[in-house]
Amino acid sequence: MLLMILLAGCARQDGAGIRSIDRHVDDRLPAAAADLSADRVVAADDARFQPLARTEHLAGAVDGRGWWRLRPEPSTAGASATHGRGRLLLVYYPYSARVTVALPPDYRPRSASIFTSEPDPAYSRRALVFPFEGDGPLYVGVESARYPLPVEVRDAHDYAVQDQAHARLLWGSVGILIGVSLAVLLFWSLLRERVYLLFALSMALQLLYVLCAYGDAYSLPALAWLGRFGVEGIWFVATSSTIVTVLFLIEFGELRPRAPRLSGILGWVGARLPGLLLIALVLPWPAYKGWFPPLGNGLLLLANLVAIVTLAVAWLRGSRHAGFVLIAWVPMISVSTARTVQLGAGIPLTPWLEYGLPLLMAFAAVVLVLGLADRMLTFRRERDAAQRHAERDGLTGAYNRDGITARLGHALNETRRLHQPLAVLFLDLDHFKAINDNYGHPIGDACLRAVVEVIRDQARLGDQLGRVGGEEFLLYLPGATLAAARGTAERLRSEVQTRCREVMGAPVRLTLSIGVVECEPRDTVESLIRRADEAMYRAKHAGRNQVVVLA
Ligand SMILES: Nc1nc2c(ncn2[C@@H]2O[C@H](COP(=O)(O)OP(=O)(O)OP(=O)(O)O)[C@@H](O)[C@H]2O)c(=O)[nH]1
Repeated sequence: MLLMILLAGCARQDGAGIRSIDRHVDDRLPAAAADLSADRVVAADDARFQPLARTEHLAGAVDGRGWWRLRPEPSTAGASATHGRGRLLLVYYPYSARVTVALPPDYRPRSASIFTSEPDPAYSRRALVFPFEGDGPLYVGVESARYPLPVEVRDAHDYAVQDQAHARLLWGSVGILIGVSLAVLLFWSLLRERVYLLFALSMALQLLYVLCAYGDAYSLPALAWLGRFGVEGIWFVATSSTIVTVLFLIEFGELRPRAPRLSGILGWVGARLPGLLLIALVLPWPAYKGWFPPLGNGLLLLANLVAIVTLAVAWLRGSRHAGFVLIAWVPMISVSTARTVQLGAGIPLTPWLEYGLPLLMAFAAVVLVLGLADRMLTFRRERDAAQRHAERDGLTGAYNRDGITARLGHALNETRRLHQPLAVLFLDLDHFKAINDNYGHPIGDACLRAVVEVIRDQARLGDQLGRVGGEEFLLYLPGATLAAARGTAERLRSEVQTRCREVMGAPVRLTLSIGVVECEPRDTVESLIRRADEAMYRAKHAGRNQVVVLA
């Protein structure tokens, strides 16, 4: 809703303020009409002008050049009197074009393009702005245009208000893109994963492209030098942005493993071939670069198509991240394609088409950041699962030997730091071999699980259990003195004896021999386990099913 209100504020009334447009044609002149001087056009009689059917753009250019005569609607005295700022001739989205005008009252020729400092800094470069006074005809000459240029005559105050809305929208999108690029760059500096760098670069280049294509880059002191390269600079930025974005997509969407052949094709049409075009663009030979836009745009459209198909295939084959890219990208690509068609065909522009690209770029940036966060979360889950797997015993779910010794090491350090006691219990099932032999291994396994369940039920928060051998367990009790640990061991022994008489219907009559020790100042993890094991052996030798405490 907010977006619609913002867009409504930016709407242009196409062809507003213009009564008629005539194109300058003169069969007697050998050269194209734009070679004419402004004075000659202003002096030309009506016979040299051919009326155009539409008043919203300058149509009928030959090789991107020509002269037109515009008749503005008569000025309403009120508008000028109220605001005192007269009227403006606006030539929208000049892009590559250089525009020369001869306007009333003095008809002195003035030229401007988005690449130079000539345009009035009070306005954005969405349009070249030429103030004039009076109701006389307006003469407009154009060179190097790539599509029919939209024109309008507006009250200066009205346009200033509308231009501010435009600036808010554009710079809002730019702000999002800058924020996202910087945040992702920070991630990259911490994680050093290539995908983050590619993403930040892709965002930065897309941002630069929007600023160049709209012309606002050239009004920024830091980027004004880009104007020297004219429209070829924009082609360079657009193509670099395509290459980096495609490399990002391939990596982020896991396209290589999920759709190897398609991702190979995408690599060619979206990165390698555009890369060759870029080299040809910057080399001095061939000097003529007019071949670049059709080839570059053709490759871009093809790369977009291949990218969507590849992403869809990768998504169907299980890449969640390819799904994120599809959501982020398809709207943006649709608008940029529609905009290319609109510009080429000279169709009047709607606010959606005008602002679709920067807004959807910002939208894509936000969705892709969510995608990156999701990717990070997935990696973290996988790492945690792998770690869990590496530390846990698959049968009982208790820690394995490595897991419990590592934890016991931490507990030992904590105990010393806090000057607290720590007790260790070594537990061994009695005559377990006989249980396996009599009832089979599945029952043996169930016995191990049953014993672990009993120990878990009896353990306090912070006590940790590990399986350190076939039927041997280690339980450590942070904060427990020898006396408290003896009590716990006795409880465990008797609980196992009562609760594990029968396991899965087999009368196994499980019992435990338990050795108990308390951590001493010179103890290490190894010496603690060794002493607890020794205590457990004493319990075995003393007849099993009992607790021995080693003081
Ligand atoms: N079911 C099952 N048995 C296991 C597993 N790991 C080790 N064992 C068995 O545990 C038994 C241990 O036997 P012993 O070391 O002789 O000990 P014991 O029979 O309990 O005798 P004492 O400890 O002296 O009371 C062996 O038969 C092993 O095959 C396991 O994961 N599952």
